[in-house]
Amino acid sequence: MNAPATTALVSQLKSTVTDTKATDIRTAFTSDPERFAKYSVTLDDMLFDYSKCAVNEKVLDGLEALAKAAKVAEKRDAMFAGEAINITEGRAVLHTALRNRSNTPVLVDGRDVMPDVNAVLDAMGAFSDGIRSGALTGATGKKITDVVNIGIGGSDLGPVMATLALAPAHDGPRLHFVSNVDGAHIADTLKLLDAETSLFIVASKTFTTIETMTNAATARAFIAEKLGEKAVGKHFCAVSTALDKVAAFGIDSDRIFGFWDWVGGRYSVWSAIGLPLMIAIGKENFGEFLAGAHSIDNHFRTAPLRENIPMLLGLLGFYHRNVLGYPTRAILPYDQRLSRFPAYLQQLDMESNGKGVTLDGTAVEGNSGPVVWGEPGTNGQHAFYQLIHQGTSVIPAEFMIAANGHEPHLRHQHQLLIANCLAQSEALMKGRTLEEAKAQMAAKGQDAAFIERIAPHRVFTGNRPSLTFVYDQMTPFTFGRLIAIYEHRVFVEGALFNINSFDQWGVELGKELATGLLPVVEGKESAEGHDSSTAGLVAALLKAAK
Ligand SMILES: O=P(O)(O)OC[C@H]1O[C@H](O)[C@H](O)[C@@H](O)[C@@H]1O
Repeated sequence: MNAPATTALVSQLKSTVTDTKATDIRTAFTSDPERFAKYSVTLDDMLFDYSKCAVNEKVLDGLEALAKAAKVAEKRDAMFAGEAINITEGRAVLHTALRNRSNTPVLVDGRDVMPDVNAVLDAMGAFSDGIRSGALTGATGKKITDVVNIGIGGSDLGPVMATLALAPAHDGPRLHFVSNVDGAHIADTLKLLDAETSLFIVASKTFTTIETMTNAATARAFIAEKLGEKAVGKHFCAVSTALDKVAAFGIDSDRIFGFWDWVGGRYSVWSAIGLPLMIAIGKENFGEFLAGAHSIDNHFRTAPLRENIPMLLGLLGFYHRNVLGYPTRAILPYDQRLSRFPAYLQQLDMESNGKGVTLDGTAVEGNSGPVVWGEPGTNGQHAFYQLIHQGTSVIPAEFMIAANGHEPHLRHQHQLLIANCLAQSEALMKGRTLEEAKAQMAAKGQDAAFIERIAPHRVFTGNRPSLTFVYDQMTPFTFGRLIAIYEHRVFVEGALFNINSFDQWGVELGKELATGLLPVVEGKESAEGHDSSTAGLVAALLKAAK
């Protein structure tokens, strides 16, 4: 059950929105020149502007009351304190310990985990240095030029997204990522590789995930075939919490990097799962990445609500979903290198908050997490922004843009990028009335009948909410901050929904059925017992199989 107080507060907020005409953002801007100053937060070089969302003082008061009633701050403190808040799996949730650069003790079951965290970081650093410098070579003594991360979900999306995002700092070996069980993925990757100079990282928290184990076996066979069975050890390493299972795969203990069950897969980029990123950008830059996240952890723990970026972002997310009823949100980074950030946030957000029951097992009231999607700008502008501007669904848009790119000689292109980003949020908020559309057409000398007919198509309702992050440059530190902000936003929303954001039972059923279907698809068992659609599809595929 949701706390009765929160239910009442949500309906109160709905009335506040109507009574105060909060969704008329356009008018709010014209009537209050201080609006931007009131509804934006600055944290060092980072600016979080939510003034283009449908908020006013009363709405914010309501959201603040909601956060209090849902005990968001208490829940946050319980997470940082190492309480077993993942109640369905009986685990603490301590990805924050992985980036705890102040090194203060973090207790799990009364034991400080920081010495273990630091020991793994040191081992990763030494291994990464060895690969980058060439001190650690392949079996034939050649320097490693290509590193292939084999993992899926949280053991893939973080490193792949981060490696793209931090490309300007990438001075280590080339990186490749293989996730899909579709043989095309590994086959296309192996084609690019020279076995003698390739290193495979098998990354899996559980070391049981079928996609990863299957791809790892294919990669192992590739090395064994090209260089002989004895060479395998020098071309593999592993990252996992299941150290016994890794040993059984045949990877030497000095090439196994561990982490712990209190790190959720989708929160694991800060752990040894980040090893490929560290190899790409070096341990100093990786340290900066951790430091950025740590700075947000401190901010999230200590900043008052109205200055607390993850708190505000979470409250706005809840507001959009459960008060205003918007079913999706778009993540629109104006940074080509953040092209996989929306996909990363899809897992982070949708796997965390896509739940239907509250902590006590009863149905969630209202809605839980929204659909999260997006693409970098400006590309999206030429594809789906039409619907965001004029479609019948309101889609809150979340923009992010750096003041500086990494290509000083292409400053003019960066300025164009900035202009586009700001123009989109301005257009969404302001819109264009029928009168404005008509006046613009008349100014172009178009004839009256044509204007009457066409002008309605050129109307933009406006009042479409968006928020914008601005920062100096996408450095490892800033990137760490951005991810940590979104992690904590997911936490805040989960606390407001009163759900467990840290399990993922919803992925189980499909896995179970796939295991059962494999012998049917292989033609070894009949499809009896399956529904007629599934049986019909199996029959069609078997008939066509060569
Ligand atoms: O790291 P692994 O144990 O291989 O898990 C990889 C992924 O698979 C699972 O199905 C979960 O839904 C994800 O949360 C997880 O990140």
